[in-house]
Amino acid sequence: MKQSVDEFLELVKKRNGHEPEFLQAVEEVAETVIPYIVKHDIYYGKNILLRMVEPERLISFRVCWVDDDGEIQVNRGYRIQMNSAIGPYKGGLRFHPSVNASILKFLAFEQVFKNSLTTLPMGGGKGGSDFDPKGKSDNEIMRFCHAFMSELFRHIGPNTDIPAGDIGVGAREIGFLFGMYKKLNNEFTGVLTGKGMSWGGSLIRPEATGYGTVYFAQKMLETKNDDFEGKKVVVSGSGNVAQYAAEKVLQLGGTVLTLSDSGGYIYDSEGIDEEKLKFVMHLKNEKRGRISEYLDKYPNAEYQEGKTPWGVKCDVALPCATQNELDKDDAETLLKNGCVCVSEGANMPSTKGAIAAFHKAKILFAPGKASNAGGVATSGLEMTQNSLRYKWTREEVDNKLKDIMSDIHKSCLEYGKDEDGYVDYVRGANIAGFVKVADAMLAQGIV
Ligand SMILES: NC(=O)C1=CN([C@@H]2O[C@H](COP(=O)(O)OP(=O)(O)OC[C@H]3O[C@@H](n4cnc5c(N)ncnc54)[C@H](OP(=O)(O)O)[C@@H]3O)[C@@H](O)[C@H]2O)C=CC1
Ligand SMILES: O=C(O)CCC(=O)C(=O)O
Repeated sequence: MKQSVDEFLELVKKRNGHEPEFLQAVEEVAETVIPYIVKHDIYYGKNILLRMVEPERLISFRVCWVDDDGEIQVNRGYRIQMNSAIGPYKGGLRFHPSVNASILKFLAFEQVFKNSLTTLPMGGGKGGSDFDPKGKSDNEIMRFCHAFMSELFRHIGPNTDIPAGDIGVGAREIGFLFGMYKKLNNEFTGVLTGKGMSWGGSLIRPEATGYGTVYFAQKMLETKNDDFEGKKVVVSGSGNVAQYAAEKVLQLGGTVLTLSDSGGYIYDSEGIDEEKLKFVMHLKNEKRGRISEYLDKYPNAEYQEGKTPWGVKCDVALPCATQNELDKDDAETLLKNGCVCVSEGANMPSTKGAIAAFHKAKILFAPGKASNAGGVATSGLEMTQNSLRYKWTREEVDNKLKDIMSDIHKSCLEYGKDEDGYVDYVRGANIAGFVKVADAMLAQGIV
């Protein structure tokens, strides 16, 4: 069947009308990929995109666990196995009260294109639970993770589906999940990535998403003979991605002005230097506190409750918190304040209206599926090291990460350059990601 973008989206809406985030992600891809399909006979009329928007498998399961007060709690767990044309399913697990099928399907769909862009053989998947880790004790986290894995284990494996972290799932959770998988399978295997360094983890994996986001921005700035030296940078979030994006900006000579969490943002006009960032890492990763507590240590900073940081004047913006955290008005404020480059560390943090504003102003804008792909790429490198029973040095992994980000940038240029020389990184990433997966699907027949 041959379809226009509108006809295609109508069909997808009919089946998924109650899933706004998923529809948003599909629409962005369809608008750029369908015009490409129409011009290329090998893809035309084969319903490839329609096959790609339907998960190969969607698993939903009950997770029962007992809290510290002895109460029985019930959560919902999911794993979306979206596409395995180019490799085993790969993608993170999110633990957050907002988690539902729409959010995980958008993340799994994005993951298919992102993993394809990394140049590594990984299909796309995503999973998680509506469990809220905030305020839970370590023992509660452990009991939940063990209960979650006691069902998930039968659906995953090192050659089938390899989960990792995402919002609310970091080193602590990966440890508990791995422990239960190992016990149930009686097998020590690289079934999860983001593991601890002494039990199969890769150096640089914790840093990789944030570093990669900045490496990608560096590549974009290079196209304008520019770099991070002296740049004022606004970062949102204060979790894994935000922390290491901030660290890399500092190493490259930029100034980080903000960090945030779901409570609000802090603005430090003197810059968040290495020492201050160490404090934030301790506050967030060990103490599990709120970003507002930054002011207890650095009272010269400002805290804006309930607000996002996009009103702070900057040259570069790195949204590293969550989906749809930067809307059209925020984009217009950033542009008015002279922002020249936006590199997404989070998945789909910019709304459709925000992206349109960036494109209209022809600034450098990188969608998450390209700019935050360093995390999953380094997970791919962790899988390779596990298979080889070997460990690369920090420098070796970092160099591979830089090369991968540079290759992704090249792919975006190949498919995203407009006639006037402007690079539409959204179109570039979508088409480059699509072509590899579509070719594999065509080669494998209708399955
Ligand atoms: N970890 C990884 O390797 C990768 C992550 N990503 C994406 O990066 C983003 C951040 O992930 P990560 O750093 O790992 O997660 P973390 O859980 O480590 O940190 C998430 C951060 O985002 C904030 N946040 C979460 N939800 C909201 C919200 N609704 N509104 C405002 N702030 C919010 C959190 O604040 P609070 O603590 O208050 O909730 C926290 O500061 C996500 O979009 C994720 O999908 C993409 C590629 C790889
Ligand atoms: O490292 C991984 O497998 C997961 C990364 C991830 O979830 C993402 O890229 O959004």
